[in-house]
Amino acid sequence: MTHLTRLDIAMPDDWHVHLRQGEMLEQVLPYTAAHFGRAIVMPNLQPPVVHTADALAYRDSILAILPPNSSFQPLMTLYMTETTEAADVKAGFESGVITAVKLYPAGATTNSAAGVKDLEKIYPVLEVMQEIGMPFLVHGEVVDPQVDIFDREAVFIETKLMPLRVRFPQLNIVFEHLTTQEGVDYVLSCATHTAATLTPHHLVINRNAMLVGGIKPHYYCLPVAKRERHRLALRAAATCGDPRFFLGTDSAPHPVHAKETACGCAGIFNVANALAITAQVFEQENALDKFEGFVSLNGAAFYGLPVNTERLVLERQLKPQALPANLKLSTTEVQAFDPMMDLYWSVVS
Ligand SMILES: NC(=O)N[C@@H](CC(=O)O)C(=O)O
Ligand SMILES: [Zn+2]
Ligand SMILES: [Zn+2]
Repeated sequence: MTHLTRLDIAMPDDWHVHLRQGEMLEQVLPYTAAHFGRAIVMPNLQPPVVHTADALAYRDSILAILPPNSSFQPLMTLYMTETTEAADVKAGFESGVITAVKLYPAGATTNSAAGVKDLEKIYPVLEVMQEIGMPFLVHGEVVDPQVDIFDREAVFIETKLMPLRVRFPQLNIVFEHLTTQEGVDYVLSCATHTAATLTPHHLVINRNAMLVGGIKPHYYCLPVAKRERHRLALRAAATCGDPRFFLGTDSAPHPVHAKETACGCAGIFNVANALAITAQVFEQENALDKFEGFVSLNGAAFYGLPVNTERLVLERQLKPQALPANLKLSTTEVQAFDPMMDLYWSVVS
């Protein structure tokens, strides 16, 4: 392939992002709005976004502070609970306010306490979602204390996802932030109705980043980064051109004091260099011709949405680009993700 130095592509979408609320939202939103046409906005706020009315209010709070002239569109999600009502979900979807519903197994990740313990309790909602073609987004990890944290995704597939798939063969499922070879194999084994998001950080770090040479809380996220062979499987999936895989940054900002502590929370803030990292990975894999599919086309197709008409241009610079600055909040900061490799790509317009 010729050595591409310029990528002029349809505006990307971020199919998994945490925009948070309050001052954090104000600070992170301009980054997402600058590089993405749309984003699937995760509902794990405190309190979680459970009803259509909550999502409407959250969407209004986002739209109210969008940078002027921005055409960014937040795609809202509901947080599935064991008491979620199918009628509310259906009305939210059919009115265009709600795009998808997110499953957090109770206790699996940040702000998941109100999540689902018993999947059977949500069958009536899934029945309706299957019928109306509404995507079901899954944080795919079991929470059983007997299961090693590095195995929680693989065990979720076998014990939760496979039975669910048998029960709901037509449900559109997005397996969020895939981190394992088993996850890739599972998605590839599903002929229809199944897709997965991949994060930039899981394409570039393995668990050594977090654990070698001292414990590095800014590389801790969930699902936790796995061994090298899993990272290589994720890179192959992202760059092979298969439409079942698309970008979800899982950008998940936390204040530094909440990460640099005896019990630090999970989440990596990567939105400022997410596209640069992804382009660098595609270049390394000699797959820049598949980049637009991964960041701008595949997700829209799965969600049944048009491709963005705006364009985005990335250029390969001659020198490595500086790391994005940390985010400054009034009383704290959020550390920007350091991919531990040189990035030559930058968004120019
Ligand atoms: N990915 C993370 O490590 N954290 C996310 C939650 C999530 O996506 O599981 C967060 O909200 O902080
Ligand atoms: Zn998650
Ligand atoms: Zn997330």
